[in-house]
Amino acid sequence: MNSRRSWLVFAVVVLAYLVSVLQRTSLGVAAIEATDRFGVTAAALSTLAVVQLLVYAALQVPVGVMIDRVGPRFLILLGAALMCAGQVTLALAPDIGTAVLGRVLVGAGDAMTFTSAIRLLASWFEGRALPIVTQLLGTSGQIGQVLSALPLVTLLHTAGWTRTYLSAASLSVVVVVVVAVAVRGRAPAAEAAQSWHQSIRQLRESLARPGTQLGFWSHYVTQPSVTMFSMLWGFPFLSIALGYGPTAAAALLTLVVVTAAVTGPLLGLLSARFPLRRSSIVLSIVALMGAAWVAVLAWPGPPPAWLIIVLIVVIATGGPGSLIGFDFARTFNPLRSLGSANGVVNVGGFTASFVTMFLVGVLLDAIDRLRGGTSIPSELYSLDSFRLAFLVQFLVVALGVVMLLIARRRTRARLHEEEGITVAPLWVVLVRAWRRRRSKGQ
Ligand SMILES: N[C@@H](Cc1c[nH]cn1)C(=O)NCC(=O)O
Repeated sequence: MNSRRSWLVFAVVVLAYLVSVLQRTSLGVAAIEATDRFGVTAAALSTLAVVQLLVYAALQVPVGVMIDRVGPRFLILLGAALMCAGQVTLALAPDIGTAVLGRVLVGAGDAMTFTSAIRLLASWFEGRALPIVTQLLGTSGQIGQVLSALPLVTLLHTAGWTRTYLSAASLSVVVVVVVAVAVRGRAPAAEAAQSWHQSIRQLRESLARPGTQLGFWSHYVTQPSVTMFSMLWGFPFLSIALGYGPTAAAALLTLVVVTAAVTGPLLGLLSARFPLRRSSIVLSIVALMGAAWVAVLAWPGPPPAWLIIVLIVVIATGGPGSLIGFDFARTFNPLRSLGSANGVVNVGGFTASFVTMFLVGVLLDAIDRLRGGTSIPSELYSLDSFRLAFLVQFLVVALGVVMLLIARRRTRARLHEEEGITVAPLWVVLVRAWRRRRSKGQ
């Protein structure tokens, strides 16, 4: 555990996840070329992204069960092979139907990578190092998004569609080779289910644990705001509603990755140092996100640029914040069912993200129709429309906060029953500490 070999495994899973995020985001950056190539509308093209993400989300629980049964290494290899096949299919696709098949394969391979990677890390690291390496993994994976936004786009413009996607596919071949060669032998803490029946039973047990539910709701409340913003609605909001234009909008969106790189390790340190306060960290992030959104949406007239930067920085902490959900899964589940528990947690954030993305779109359309239905981008994506449409996330997240508080109460009750640990409310602890300090000073 925590050995030189563990760090080699860490480097390899970072590569696997980084390439997986690159493959995931590699079509979004080629929207205009794809529209031309397949002769489809933007709406038809968006179904490619939706299908890919639906496959990703739908496979989380089955993949979790498979991780517990066949082990994370095999699934990382299978995931990379599927993404390679998906990108080759996309590179050579003569029509949109074949392109959809390519994205389904990419979504399936992607679904296997992150949860397998964090399960593998749990076999090679222990103690305080684990939340930190998990955050580092999450952060470095986001670099894949930057790589698809810069070098991949350059390649697309110089070498063309087929060569670009074949090059992307070759990166997954590199992952297969590196994982096959470098991650060998038994991990110090590896446990596999004896049968599929046992894996399914483990999934049921894992679902019933309040700690897994706390992880699910922690992921659910932290992820939607940043995902819907960086994947879909941030670009029209910044470039059209606020009038910053496409270049500035794209530059501002890279702030999400930069912020995650800084706050991820910090959150890893905080979770490791204060394990009994992880839900308070999650709730603080949610409260900050809520405050930033209220300030932007309630600002009279166009909000100033500094406030938009504050908003992006604050919601970007939701990405690393969501990883605290996996930390709950790890500490409240035995290692043998950690794959299933991580799969369950990952469904939380992605479900909340889809629902929010979809509802914001529905509201933008409805507001446009109420105003006469021009569908002209400057009207469809007006600041006033976004002000109303973005409010829907408060409903989605509020539901998650209520469920998180219920799961937290049940988790703390279980902790008290089974381990005799009592977790006092944070304000009680803070008042006690303040009194202690005051009496020492007197
Ligand atoms: N919230 C993300 C991870 C993350 C870390 N920093 C920014 N985002 C997550 O849960 N990812 C799962 C995946 O498959 O990428």
